[in-house]
Amino acid sequence: MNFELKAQDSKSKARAGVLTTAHGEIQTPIFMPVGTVASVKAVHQRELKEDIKAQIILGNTYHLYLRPGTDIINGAGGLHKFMNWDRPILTDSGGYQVYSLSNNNKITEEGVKFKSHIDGSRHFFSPEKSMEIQRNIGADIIMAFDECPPYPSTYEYAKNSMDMTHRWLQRCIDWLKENPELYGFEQSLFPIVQGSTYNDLRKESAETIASHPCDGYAIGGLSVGEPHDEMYAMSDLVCSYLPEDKPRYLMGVGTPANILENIALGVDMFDCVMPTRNGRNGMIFTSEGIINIKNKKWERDFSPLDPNGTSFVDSDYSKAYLRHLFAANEYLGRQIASLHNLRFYLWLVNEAREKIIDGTFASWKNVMVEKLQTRL
Ligand SMILES: Nc1nc2c(CCNCC3CCCCC3)c3[nH]c(NCCc4ccccc4)nc3cc2c(=O)[nH]1
Repeated sequence: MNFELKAQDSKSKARAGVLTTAHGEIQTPIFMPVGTVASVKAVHQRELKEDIKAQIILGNTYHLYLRPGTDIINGAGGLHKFMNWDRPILTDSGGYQVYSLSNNNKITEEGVKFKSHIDGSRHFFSPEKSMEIQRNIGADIIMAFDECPPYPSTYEYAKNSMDMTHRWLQRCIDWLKENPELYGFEQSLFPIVQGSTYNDLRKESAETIASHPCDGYAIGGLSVGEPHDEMYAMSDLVCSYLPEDKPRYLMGVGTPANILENIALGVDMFDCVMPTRNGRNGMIFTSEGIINIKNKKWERDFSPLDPNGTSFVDSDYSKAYLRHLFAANEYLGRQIASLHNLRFYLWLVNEAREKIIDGTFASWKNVMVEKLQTRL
């Protein structure tokens, strides 16, 4: 894997770059659509490629391990073949999904015991188990097995959790050295910085994580309920300790405004379920602001969904029609909303990249952040 910086903004820490993987190039800054169970909900792979122009998608280790299971994915020759996606894939390590999905889990030094949210069966994730699962799924970028502490956490909890995440990282690295790739292409491990919202812990974690020579680095433990200015302060602090010449991935972020603010702080990669999850509830993101399509005000608005939109759905369908589909609980409504929102997120980060390259990012970002938060 190779990361090349193409441009850096003079008035912010924003960067434009190209990340080259075994399954193709990724222009950064980039937003990564979430394909939880080997599918980006309600969207075809063809639409992901041709309309949304997704360059990399996320798979979900926790879900894929529970269903269909790694032996079926392995039988298909890995997730790329199983879901017919020949571009890059990133998988998370599963720990966060256990913490956020299975309400019955127990964390020890060894790993995380949990009960499946599907059928209540008992399971156990350790750093080694997470690496074995991610080896079998075959994603191009795999995440270290970490603990994401809840927000707020006491200093003591955050420190103990961070230290364990650092010990778990070493176990991931050791296991990967002993167990080479299964499908003949490189899989890169991204370690994850923790430390909750404590400056000294964040500095310590960033320096520890950065001491491992990896192809990229992730910022974890944020977008877990902390105020946005805390998120930005931690993101800014951690980026200052991470290598300039490697991509930085801020996990689980976020709203369009969060993404632009973090690009300005030096973050290159983002993922969030928001465009699809909130899209399925009728929340439509546009360059002029946010539309709640279920609102009666759109009932007779026959104008295109988003006149500035760049997905085919933006010109094919009106606001009134989409509102009707949601009112009638028609599946097509969720498909249109998901497609539109994902395209909007990809458009936004591509716009940011172009502004960074032509040197106008900082002023453009300030104007955009205001507009993006307008309720239409
Ligand atoms: N390892 C790890 N993962 C984290 C994640 C999961 C990132 N998305 C993975 C993706 C894999 C495929 C399935 C979906 C998830 C986070 N997500 C958030 N906030 C989301 C906050 C949020 C925002 C909007 C709606 C719901 C939740 N904070 C996160 C912190 C961590 C972390 O420290 N360690």
